[in-house]
Amino acid sequence: MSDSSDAPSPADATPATKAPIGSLRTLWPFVSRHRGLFVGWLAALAVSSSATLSLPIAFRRMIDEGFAAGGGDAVDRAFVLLFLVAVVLALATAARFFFVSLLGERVVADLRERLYSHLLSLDIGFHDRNRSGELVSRLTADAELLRSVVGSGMSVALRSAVTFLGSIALLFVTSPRLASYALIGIPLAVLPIVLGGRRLQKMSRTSQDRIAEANALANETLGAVRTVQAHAREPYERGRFGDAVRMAVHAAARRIRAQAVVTAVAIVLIFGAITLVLWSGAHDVVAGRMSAGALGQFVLYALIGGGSVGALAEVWNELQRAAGGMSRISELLEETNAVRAPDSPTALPPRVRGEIVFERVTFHYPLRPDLPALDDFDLRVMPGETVALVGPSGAGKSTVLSMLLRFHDAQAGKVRVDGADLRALDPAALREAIALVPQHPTIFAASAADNIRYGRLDADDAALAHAARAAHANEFIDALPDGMATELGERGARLSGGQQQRIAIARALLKDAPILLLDEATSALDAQSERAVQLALETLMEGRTTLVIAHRLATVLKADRIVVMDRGRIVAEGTHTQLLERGGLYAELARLQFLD
Ligand SMILES: Nc1ncnc2c1ncn2[C@@H]1O[C@H](COP(=O)(O)OP(=O)(O)OP(=O)(O)O)[C@@H](O)[C@H]1O
Repeated sequence: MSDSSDAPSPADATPATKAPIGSLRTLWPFVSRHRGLFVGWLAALAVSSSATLSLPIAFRRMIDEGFAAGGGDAVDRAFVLLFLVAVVLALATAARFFFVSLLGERVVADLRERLYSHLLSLDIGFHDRNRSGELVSRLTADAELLRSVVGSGMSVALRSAVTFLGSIALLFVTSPRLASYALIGIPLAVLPIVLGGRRLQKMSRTSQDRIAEANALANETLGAVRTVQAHAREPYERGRFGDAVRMAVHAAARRIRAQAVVTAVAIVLIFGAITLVLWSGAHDVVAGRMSAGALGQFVLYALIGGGSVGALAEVWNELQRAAGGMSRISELLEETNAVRAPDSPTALPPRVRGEIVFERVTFHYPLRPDLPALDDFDLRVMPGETVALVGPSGAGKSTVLSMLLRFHDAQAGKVRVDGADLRALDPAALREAIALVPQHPTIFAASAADNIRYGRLDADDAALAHAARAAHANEFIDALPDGMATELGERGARLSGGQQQRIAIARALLKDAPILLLDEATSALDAQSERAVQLALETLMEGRTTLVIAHRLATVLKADRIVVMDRGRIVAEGTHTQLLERGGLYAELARLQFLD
């Protein structure tokens, strides 16, 4: 059994997929917690949108009351007004940026913390089903998407929607007739462009696929360059790659041609529509039905409205991707813990004696419903007893340890510690009473002291030194450049296997739990290291109930009892000598594992 988990790799990151924007609804509880920032943002948004929408009015007054009416004072007044609107716009924009960016940071920090804490608490079955790399990418890539969306995308979308609706309304106020022309004419002009755009998108996907095919081909052949050269197939491979590249160019050329046409048509249609509307407006001005300033105001509103639609279209994609991220995060947040503390948990006695009982336990892993890992398994371990578990690979030894830690719950039967059913206990309280020394101990990227202190966070330096000494770890730790303060580096890169084990033993000694679960390392250590680990383990096991998955002769010889397991059941029990005499599976295993 190992407590080390697989490291995330970049390949685990799933590509950002899209989801309906509605999935972003689940962000609301995280946003509403920061009411001040949210309200500040809305207020700033209202002011900045109003300022944007009043710019054209200031512009019209400048022309109609300033130029047309001819007064220098009027021009000054109009310019002062325009300037004031611009100042208000600047201040409101700065405030909006400040509030919404901070809101984005806070929301995503909350979301990350909430998700991280939820993932940490989910049962081991969940972590078996989900790769840690996947989970990390939810915490990083998806959370990052949401940060940019809350911190800017949503703001842009809402602002654009407000200015779009506002400018449409004000177009009608300025000139109902021209506005209805524009409202009919512009969508008619835009429709063919949208349809053309869809086709373009499809073509650009095809062209990207072709490029990807060529890349995959190059990747494969360069990776197998020995085979290629040994067969003298360079000309053949050159030909294949050349074909693939030409296909990619061909697909790109089709897309480029289509794009050129769509662009030209778009310009003609949109300019055509705008010119028609303006032409009609110009006649209104000439006929005195409309002032020149009002026409200018109309044009500005049309530009603001058009710009808002463009901005909305740009962020739409981003919103959809963020919605995809949010729906994946929500799914994880909705995962329930299969191993939960009961509402009113039974308390373990203050001094746990360490009696362990398995009562007809049947358990299969969720991923292997057909194969019981423990099959009607019965075991009683007395307080202070050392029981060695022995058996072929897959016999269920690690499962026994996992069940005791309540990483999983049995489908039938009961596991008890000091008479209490594990399901009635708070898992955290149960795990306080157990120390685990896994086969491949986890060494965190922290100092030697902090690594040992993981066993008991409030341990003082004296207790730490004592545990290191008892684990026979003090000598090598003292020899490190900064002693206890030396950073052990990612996964204990600086330590040998035996040294890592002694750190784990020191950690367990510091924890000083009444029950010890030990998964002996299978990898051979050099004689000196082996001896140090053995001595450390003997100190550790003293006075504790110990269940050990035994891989060493010394361990089985010292155990009070050896339990031989096969296919989730106990097939024999006794001391080393008794079992050897009896022959069978144990004698076979002992010959292979211990006696060679
Ligand atoms: N996380 C898991 N998901 C599904 N099946 C599992 C899981 N862990 C173990 N198993 C299966 O359960 C059975 C018992 O496994 P277990 O790891 O307890 O055996 P073991 O005796 O400790 O073996 P080894 O000495 O090789 O570690 C095996 O058939 C194994 O394939």
